[in-house]
Amino acid sequence: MPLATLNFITGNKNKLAESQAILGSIIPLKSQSLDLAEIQGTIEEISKDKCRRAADIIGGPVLTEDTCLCFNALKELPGPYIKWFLQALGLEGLNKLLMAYEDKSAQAVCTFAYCEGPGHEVLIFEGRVNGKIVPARGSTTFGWDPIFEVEGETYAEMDKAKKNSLSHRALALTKLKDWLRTQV
Ligand SMILES: O=c1nc[nH]c2c1ncn2[C@H]1C[C@H](O)[C@@H](COP(=O)(O)OP(=O)(O)OP(=O)(O)O)O1
Ligand SMILES: [Mg+2]
Repeated sequence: MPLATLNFITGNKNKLAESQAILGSIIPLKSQSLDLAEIQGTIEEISKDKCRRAADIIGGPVLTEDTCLCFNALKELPGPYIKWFLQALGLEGLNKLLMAYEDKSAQAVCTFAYCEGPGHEVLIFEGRVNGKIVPARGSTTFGWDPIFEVEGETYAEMDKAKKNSLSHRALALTKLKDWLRTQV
């Protein structure tokens, strides 16, 4: 059955705006904000658990998203815990975490999860972008955008259209769109 809209459960307005801009008119996102607790574990375990709980609460189809920032020198930490690291340490503190290491490379990982409703399987769509952690440059409107550099520019220095053309979120949504096409 084709989906008329997707119920995107997120408390993050920037995620919602970027996702809707990337999906365009193909599929409208309806959004609800739920404060979902996030477990510890692998990216896939966390994403599936979050989506399953959202489906249980909503009682129907839901889309959720989890974003990770993985520092290669730190064996992919902070990873799914980046929200709390960013909140506690700030952009400068995140740079300082890597001072002991030569390797500043990092991966931005976006994982969308879709669940039809309570008791249904959770589908995962992941996008990953390689970059490096640098001292903050650019607008500070969205999370760690100012310290994640891809091909010479931080996400925060790019105009929105450019970020949305190459980001971890764009790559994940391409997979989601491909899957949606098979559902028609
Ligand atoms: O493209 C991005 N560029 C920069 N920063 C970003 C991006 N995407 C997420 N972020 C930040 C938000 C949060 O500090 C952490 C992910 O945590 P995460 O749990 O996935 O997001 P959240 O709690 O804000 O929203 P939600 O209600 O969907 O869980 O990285
Ligand atoms: Mg969250």
